[in-house]
Amino acid sequence: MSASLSSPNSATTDWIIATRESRLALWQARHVQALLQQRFGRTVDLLGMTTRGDQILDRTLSKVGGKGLFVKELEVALEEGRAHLAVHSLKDVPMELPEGFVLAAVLEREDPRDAFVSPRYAHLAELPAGAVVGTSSLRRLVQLRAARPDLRIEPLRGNLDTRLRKLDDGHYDAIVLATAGLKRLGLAERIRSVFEPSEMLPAAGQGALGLEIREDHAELRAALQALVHRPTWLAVHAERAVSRALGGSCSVPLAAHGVWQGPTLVLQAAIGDPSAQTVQLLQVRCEANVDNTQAAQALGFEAAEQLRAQGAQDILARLAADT
Ligand SMILES: NCc1[nH]cc(CCC(=O)O)c1CC(=O)O
Repeated sequence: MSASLSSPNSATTDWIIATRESRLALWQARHVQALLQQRFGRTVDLLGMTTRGDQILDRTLSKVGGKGLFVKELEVALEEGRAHLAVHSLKDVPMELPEGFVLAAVLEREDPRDAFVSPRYAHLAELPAGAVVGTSSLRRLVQLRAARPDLRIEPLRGNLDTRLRKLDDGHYDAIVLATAGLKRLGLAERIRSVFEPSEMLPAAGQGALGLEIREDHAELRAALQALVHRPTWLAVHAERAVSRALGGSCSVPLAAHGVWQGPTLVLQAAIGDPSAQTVQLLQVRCEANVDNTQAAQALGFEAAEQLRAQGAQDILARLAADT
């Protein structure tokens, strides 16, 4: 545990938040800590921990076990009663939580879009032929390839500061990062342009924070209910249903993005084939009036069905054969 975190003392603390210790994770945990203190007048402490996902930096996430790596240790802390809540970037939370855990709240989403970051170029279209772009996200890779088949896409891992440093060290001409993370860390000035969803469709849950607790923690669950941002909750449930229906993990280049037009949730989803010589990117769009979680998930399943009808199955089969 880092010295920057107060030592949780369960005798004087109402709730303890388990958090990873990256700058972004700490920002997010402190954000929720302040919210809980303000809203409920409770004492809230942080318990910092290092996860396997933070330790393994030399390999692509999809090769070492995926998103669950960032979440597992936090769940063990909840299981053992060392902490009561885990705050996650929803994008990193697997579609199915383990038995006994629930997503108790989703907070209002920050900008869900991806950002183009480069010291020299203002937009993807400005990059010269053959330029090197850093990302380890298969979702970003297939969309970059679809837009600019000439680019060289190179792996890039590590927390946000590490990735920006590698860019500044000259290893890449540009990198793609989530706008939300950059804004939260006060790094918005690094953004040269924001990708419209039509250029780069975001990941399911991107920009939203999810609060995970033990299912049997009834008092906390009821309290957190009051923090749910309904439009975000419904949109991310539609997005996550697309991934769930297609067996999505970060080894699947899948994007899902819902936006509200009045009472209508418009959901776009895309899947790409990273192994294909010529990029294959399947995209669908569906919409429905949505006013409950089930309806949101049904919309996600419909989008997944449409992707299947277009051949998503073949892409998934090829991906499964590759790993
Ligand atoms: N994959 C790591 C990750 N998880 C959440 C964010 C950003 C914040 C968010 O989407 O809520 C990031 C960084 C990135 O993708 O650039």
